[in-house]
Amino acid sequence: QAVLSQTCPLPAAANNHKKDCSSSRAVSTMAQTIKYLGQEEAQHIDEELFSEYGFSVDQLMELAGLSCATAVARAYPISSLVKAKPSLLVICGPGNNGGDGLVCARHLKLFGYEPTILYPKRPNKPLFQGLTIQCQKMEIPFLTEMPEAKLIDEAYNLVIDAIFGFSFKGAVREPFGSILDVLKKTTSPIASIDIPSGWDVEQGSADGMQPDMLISLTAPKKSASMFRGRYHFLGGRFVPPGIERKYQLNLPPYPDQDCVLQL
Ligand SMILES: NC(=O)C1=CN([C@@H]2O[C@H](COP(=O)(O)OP(=O)(O)OC[C@H]3O[C@@H](n4cnc5c(N)ncnc54)[C@H](OP(=O)(O)O)[C@@H]3O)[C@@H](O)[C@H]2O)[C@@H](O)CC1
Ligand SMILES: [K+]
Repeated sequence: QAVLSQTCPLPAAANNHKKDCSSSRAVSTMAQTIKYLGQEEAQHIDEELFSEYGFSVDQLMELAGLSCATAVARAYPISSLVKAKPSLLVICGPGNNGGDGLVCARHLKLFGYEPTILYPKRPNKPLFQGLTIQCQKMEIPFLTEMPEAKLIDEAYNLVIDAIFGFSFKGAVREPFGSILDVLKKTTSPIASIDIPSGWDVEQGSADGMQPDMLISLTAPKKSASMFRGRYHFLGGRFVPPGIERKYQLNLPPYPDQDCVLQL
């Protein structure tokens, strides 16, 4: 800890986006202050943002997805990618976490990456239909089925996991069980949005997938304390002070005008 505070002081580390601070060390320092949310608490905050604070879902989803794309670009700049093309696979689930993934893919395309989307279960709602059309008009290809692990490793620099977020519960149902089984076999790094999919929101999962990156939205959830990957970012810079006080979030200050903060 003493060494950490000399080499990676906070919040200066966040200001400098230091890549030499390992995420696990930084998180252990941040954990003294920042709150890790339980599942119900995360859902209550979500509901309050819409009911009492006047936000709409698409508004916050746009900010969340932009945060995720920004964090991915910080951790995996195009110049650092190992394959000839800046290819990414974005896997989107049936809820709002999947919506964040669609927004994230659209911004990553604007940032110069070449995302491909797998979106196997699409809700029949205007919000998700609109986000899908936007991605198609951005000329982002959609896959019709999950590729095998070997093919993913050959074709994609990174997989973005936007399958489940804080409302995930119980045993994984198909087609997502098979998709998560493939992800456990891939060696391409995985960046998970809000929760590593398949993990219990509070308890994590000892034999689940182990993402290289986690982007916690609003505030980390309890399972984030089990994250062992290299990059843990906080995103979703939209929390009003009343919410922060009521839930004692103790969010660290975001640097300057940035929409993400490396923990
Ligand atoms: N305030 C914030 O911080 C903001 C949060 N945002 C984002 O929203 C996310 C939360 O979104 P959410 O509430 O829609 O739920 P989410 O986790 O995407 O999944 C629910 C879907 O999964 C399914 N499903 C569940 N369990 C399953 C199982 N065992 N096996 C299979 N399927 C299962 C279930 O499907 P169904 O029950 O209908 O079959 C349902 O459709 C949050 O993590 C963050 O990313 C931002 O967009 C905006 C601001
Ligand atoms: K996820």
